Amino acid sequence: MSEPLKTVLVVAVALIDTDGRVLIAQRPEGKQLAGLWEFPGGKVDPGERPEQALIRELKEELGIDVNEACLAPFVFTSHAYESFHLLMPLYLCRRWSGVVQAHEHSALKWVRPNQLSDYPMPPADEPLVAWLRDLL
Ligand SMILES: Nc1nc2c([nH]c(=O)n2[C@H]2C[C@H](O)[C@@H](COP(=O)(O)OP(=O)(O)OP(=O)(O)O)O2)c(=O)[nH]1
Ligand SMILES: [Mg+2]
Repeated sequence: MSEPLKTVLVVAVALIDTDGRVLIAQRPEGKQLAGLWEFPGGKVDPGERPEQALIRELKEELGIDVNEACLAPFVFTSHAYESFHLLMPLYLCRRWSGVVQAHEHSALKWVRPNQLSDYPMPPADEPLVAWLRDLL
């Protein structure tokens, strides 16, 4: 019998600019899934609400300020990695203050929803990309 996988809650966001493009960020060397493109975000800390965690991560990773009222719940993904089970809600956000900068990623890119599939992303993100393409 194998050990049950721990479920890890990660929150992520599709930032959408005025041209309808979505921000993706490249995971840096040395991290798990390095080189793959992802939606900015990260793990929810103990005692933290998901929206609070996302606001904190967006400040740390991109240097932007986001108001909680501007985070719209969209879809989620549930994916079994080898060492944990990922549960990741994706929010949409069209309003923030500041200019996005790559504080923790190796690159950032604004991409049209129908071109997201040109960028290698973690396997958990595949359904999210399909929803963005179909619903944005
Ligand atoms: N942020 C984010 N994480 C994702 C995505 N897809 C995906 O499988 N993940 C996985 C990668 C990681 O195993 C986990 C959370 O990643 P993370 O490295 O961003 O966590 P974090 O910002 O809190 O960073 P750290 O403090 O743990 O280094 O979720 C995605 O689109 N965005
Ligand atoms: Mg992160």
